[in-house]
Amino acid sequence: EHQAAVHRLSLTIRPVAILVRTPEELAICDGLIIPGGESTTIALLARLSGLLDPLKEFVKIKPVWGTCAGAILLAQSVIGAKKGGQELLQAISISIARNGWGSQVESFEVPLSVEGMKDSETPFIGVFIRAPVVLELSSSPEDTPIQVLARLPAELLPPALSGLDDSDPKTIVALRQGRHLLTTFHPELTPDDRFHEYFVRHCVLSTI
Ligand SMILES: NC(=O)CC[C@H](N)C(=O)O
Repeated sequence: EHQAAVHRLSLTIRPVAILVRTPEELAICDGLIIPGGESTTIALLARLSGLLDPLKEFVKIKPVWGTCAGAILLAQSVIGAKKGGQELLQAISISIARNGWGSQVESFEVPLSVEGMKDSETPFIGVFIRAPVVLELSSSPEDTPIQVLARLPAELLPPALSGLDDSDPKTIVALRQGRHLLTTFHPELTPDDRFHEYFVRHCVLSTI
């Protein structure tokens, strides 16, 4: 779905999206999208295919966007990892909780207003499927500042988080830290390609 979305973009430079399964394929990329799925399994498969260490090096120099499980992999630390722990790429200085909104049946869709997005008056429909919850943003002055792009509106918080203050980090569902992008939901499951355009335009093309 991510690949199809990138190929639908009409930009002057037409990006080519390939599926990355080997270190050789990763080596030719200018940016990477880590999709949703199951973060422990993604990390395990990355290790088995010899991609884990190349990925750790990749995030140090190139832009990466993580959606849902991909967002967990990009975090500095995770709460609720499976027994045996969880490999992380630690590209973005946040801590995150797996399945923080509840189980599969608590999946939901919410219209989001997104900072800096094209046609920002049109809400972006966030599809949340066993999504992670951002717990904390790093406050270290050495870190590149984190820019919050979207929050769940207080009145639309799911029951697990109702009553939260608007400024609570748990309401953050999209953010950017330097060249990296993170969404706890799945933009690739909607026909709206604005997040893909944002990543390609502002995170990838601006760094090559
Ligand atoms: N939709 C998703 O990517 C779910 C993520 C999954 N809950 C995990 O912990 O990795």
